[in-house]
Amino acid sequence: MSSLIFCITGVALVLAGIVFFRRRQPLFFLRGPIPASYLLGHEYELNQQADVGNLEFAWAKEYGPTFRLSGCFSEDVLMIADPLGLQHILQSPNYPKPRDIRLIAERVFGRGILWATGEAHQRHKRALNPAFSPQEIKHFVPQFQEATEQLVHKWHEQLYHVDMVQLNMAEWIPKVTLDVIGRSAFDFNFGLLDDTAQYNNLYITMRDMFLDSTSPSAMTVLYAAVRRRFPERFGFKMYTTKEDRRLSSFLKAAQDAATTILKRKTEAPNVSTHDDKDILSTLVRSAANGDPKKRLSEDEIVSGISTIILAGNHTSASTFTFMLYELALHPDTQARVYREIAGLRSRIEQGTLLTSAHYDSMPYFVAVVKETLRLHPILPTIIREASHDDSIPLSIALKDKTGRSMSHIPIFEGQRILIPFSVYNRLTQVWGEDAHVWNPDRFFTQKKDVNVGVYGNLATFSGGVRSCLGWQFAILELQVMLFALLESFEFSLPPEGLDIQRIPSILMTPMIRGRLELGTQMPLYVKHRTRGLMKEKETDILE
Ligand code: HEM
Repeated sequence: MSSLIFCITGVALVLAGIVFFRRRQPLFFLRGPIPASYLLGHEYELNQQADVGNLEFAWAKEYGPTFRLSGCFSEDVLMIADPLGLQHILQSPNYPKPRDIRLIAERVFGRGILWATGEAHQRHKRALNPAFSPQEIKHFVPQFQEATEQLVHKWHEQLYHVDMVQLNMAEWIPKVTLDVIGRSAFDFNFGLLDDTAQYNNLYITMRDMFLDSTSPSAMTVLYAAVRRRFPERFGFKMYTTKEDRRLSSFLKAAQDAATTILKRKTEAPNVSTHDDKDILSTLVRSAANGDPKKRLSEDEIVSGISTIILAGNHTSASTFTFMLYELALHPDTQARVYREIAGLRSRIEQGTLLTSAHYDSMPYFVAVVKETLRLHPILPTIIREASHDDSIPLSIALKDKTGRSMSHIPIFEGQRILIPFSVYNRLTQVWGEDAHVWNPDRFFTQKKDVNVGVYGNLATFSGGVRSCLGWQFAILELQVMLFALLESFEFSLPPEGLDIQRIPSILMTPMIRGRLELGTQMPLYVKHRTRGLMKEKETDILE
């Protein structure tokens, strides 16, 4: 019986797709790969590829950074990683998130800033902006340092009886970043590193939340494609997938935590230990704003808190996890960063509290953070839709099907556009012939033609009107963690090696090739720093 229902559903999906999806082929003039299947286009293979970017890198090599792909039912999709094209799209309000992407955002975060558009988006942004100014973020440094010190302490305990220990970074680092967010944004202790662990459930839900977003079946891909074409009134919300249910379970856990945080704040408004420009105080104040254009409702504040909990945790944690992987893969880089850290320590008085200026004063250290963000953009692709007809300018001219050179692409309203940050971040035209290789030194020589994004000419934090609000927060957090952990520990690969797969999901997820059943993994060897390196450091300082 169930297989009959399955077949009927499948046929219904296909017919619905064909009837409602069939449209012109507005990008017929562009070159691009031929899809293996009319029904699935490239959507299934993009989601199934072994490592994020494998297919896109190969296509960009063949067709250049701008080409035509097929969505389900052979809908034309534009894939664009051209620097000027990206700048044009990201800076313009005429390329909003499509409805299906907003529905996912709603399912994960509620109706917060990542879901909102137009006036509502501006209201959320206005409410949050004051807490994310560079001056305010600098005040968070002590909280970042405290949370990281707790991790250092925990690892010292693990190393009390042994010289070296294998630890899963994908499990440890999110504990720090969640505690960092709790302390700095909400003056709240999630207690993940001090064994009070009241919020273990939130941590576990968050750690596993994208597991059902990896390797979707062909049926799930088709269902998603049909669902995004139908208005909400068709009742698709009733038919949820495994992924929908898992994402909703995060929303529930995050909203429970957010409600507790908000209640604690409103019942004891003076409990904050730092001044009232922290993220929570800023959000709460917005509820009392007399101007409806600036006021957030209580539900919007709860969504705001849930958004910051996830957007500010998983992203930084995964990026840092990949940074430790690169440092373990490149011991020479690790030693060079450590020498800068030790050099700084030797120049400042003992007991000096480090500030953001100290971290920024180490050029190679800063370049390592940038190179990690370049090679491993944790949100590898975003999706947009043209709300108006337009013409997108290109900095890297492309050849159309007839061999004619084009410097602009005409776009019709409704055009779906994939923006692969992973491809832009590795364009040889921007980053040089070694764009696929780990090389922090590139940031000392790189020339800038078009400035994409908000930091280091990288697309990783997006750009323009919907760029990441927390990018300065993230950079400082990554710097604090890198300094504290490298000062105390050395990281290396297990003796048998470690082949990490960058699994496509909503956020790129690290797993061990051939051992996917273990879930999110980054097992590295950790030991105390040795005297040998201290000697190297002294020599380096003398140089
Ligand atoms: C390495 C770490 C991070 C990366 C790579 C990153 C990346 C991004 C990207 C690509 C977007 C745009 C998403 C889209 O257009 O769909 C975004 C949006 C956002 N991020 Fe981040 N993010 C990071 C850390 C953070 C942190 C630490 C916070 C807060 C504490 C944060 C808060 C936000 C918010 C609120 C938005 C929504 C902005 C808007 O829609 O106007 N992010 N982030």
